[in-house]
Amino acid sequence: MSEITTTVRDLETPVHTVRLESTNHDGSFLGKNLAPKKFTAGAGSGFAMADLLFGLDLGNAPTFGFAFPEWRGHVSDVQFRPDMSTLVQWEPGLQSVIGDYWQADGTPIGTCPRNLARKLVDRLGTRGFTATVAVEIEATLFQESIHEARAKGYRDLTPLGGSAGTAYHLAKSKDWVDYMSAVARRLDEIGIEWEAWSDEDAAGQVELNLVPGDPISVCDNWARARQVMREVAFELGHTVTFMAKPTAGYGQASHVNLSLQRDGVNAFYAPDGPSDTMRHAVGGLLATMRGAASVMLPQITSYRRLVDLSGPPTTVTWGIANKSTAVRAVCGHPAYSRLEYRVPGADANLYLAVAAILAGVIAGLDGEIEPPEPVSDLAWCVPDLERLPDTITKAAAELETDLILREQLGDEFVDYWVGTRRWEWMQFHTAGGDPFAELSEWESARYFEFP
Ligand SMILES: NC(=O)CC[C@H](N)C(=O)O
Repeated sequence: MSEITTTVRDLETPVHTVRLESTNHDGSFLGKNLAPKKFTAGAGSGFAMADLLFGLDLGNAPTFGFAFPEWRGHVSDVQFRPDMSTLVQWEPGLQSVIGDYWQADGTPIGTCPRNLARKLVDRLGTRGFTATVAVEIEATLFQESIHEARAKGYRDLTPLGGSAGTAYHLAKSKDWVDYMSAVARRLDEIGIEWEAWSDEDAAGQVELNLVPGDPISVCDNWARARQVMREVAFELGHTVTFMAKPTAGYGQASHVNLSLQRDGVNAFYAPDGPSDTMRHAVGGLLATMRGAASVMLPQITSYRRLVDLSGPPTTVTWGIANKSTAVRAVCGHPAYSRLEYRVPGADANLYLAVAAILAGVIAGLDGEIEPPEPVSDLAWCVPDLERLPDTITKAAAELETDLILREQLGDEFVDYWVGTRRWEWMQFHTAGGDPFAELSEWESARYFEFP
């Protein structure tokens, strides 16, 4: 295993802390803070972290011994290996670096979301393609501070900017504008490029678009941008949540836009509609969509978002410039031809979502899978279309038996992930939960702050 070079960047402000950052399977942003000396001493094999980080659920309960048979066989440490290209100054004196998890013997851990995403990016590379990805981050802001929100069990909160659901309205009130403006400035300082932000449909809802880029950098920026949104909310005395459906209003997504390049040319572009490459990519995405839904819609609450005629897709469909379908093809422009994969909720772990999307795309390219005819009507209203799974357990069963996704994502990940989703269902069920009844107190408590 190669040595890791760990050098704290030379800055005017002395560095007092280096934060090791990663996401766990659920997409929670994790950090361990090191003194600069400890970091630069840089144990050649990485920094030890408890492997429990892959074994805790969102309620902080250890999930050992259930469904994913002792995925490592023992409780121990894993090695965090920093990716020094991600080192940034988070704030004066605090630098942060994102990394991946490896076994002590030098093999990458297959359940580490960033490793998995990179594996699929590399696999696409062996087919001669690079991917460009962009993510839309949707979130809901509340007037209350996080302390007040906690005291209220995260329920009956006041949406920031008034109780009317609007889109693009600057007039409603300035507090949400000030919030997003502060977020954008902080992203500028950290070096995360953003493209746009605006008011979204539900009360308190906003959307932030980051600049497209290579898949791993975009996932890194997504994880950090959400942390910035949380920190700015804290500083301004407000609260933000990335739950898929925190209120009765419209749900929230993290749509993923994707294009493929070969020799620097957009392989999805053709002058008169989708290119063959785009069509085959769509074929693979549709063939794997019900299994991939387990990753795109990871929590109990994710499925509450899938309401006909309310924005999110509910069917296994694609369409040209049709936002009611699960995959929207944007065609006819050499720079902008792309696919928008609209299934992932705002609660999805983007590394895993990107891995599963690339898995479908690769299978589509390899097998030259032809998609069905694109849907040109409102997909929510067309009878007899195949539908997305509507519960966490149905999606887990789809993934478990999806041979394409098994081959692409690996048995280690699929068995582990399916086990954790069934575990999640059992926790909900044991607490008396009903996925088709109203949003429960259990869900608010579990998903409002994390992931
Ligand atoms: N911006 C939109 O297209 C709305 C999407 C919607 N918020 C969703 O959950 O998918």
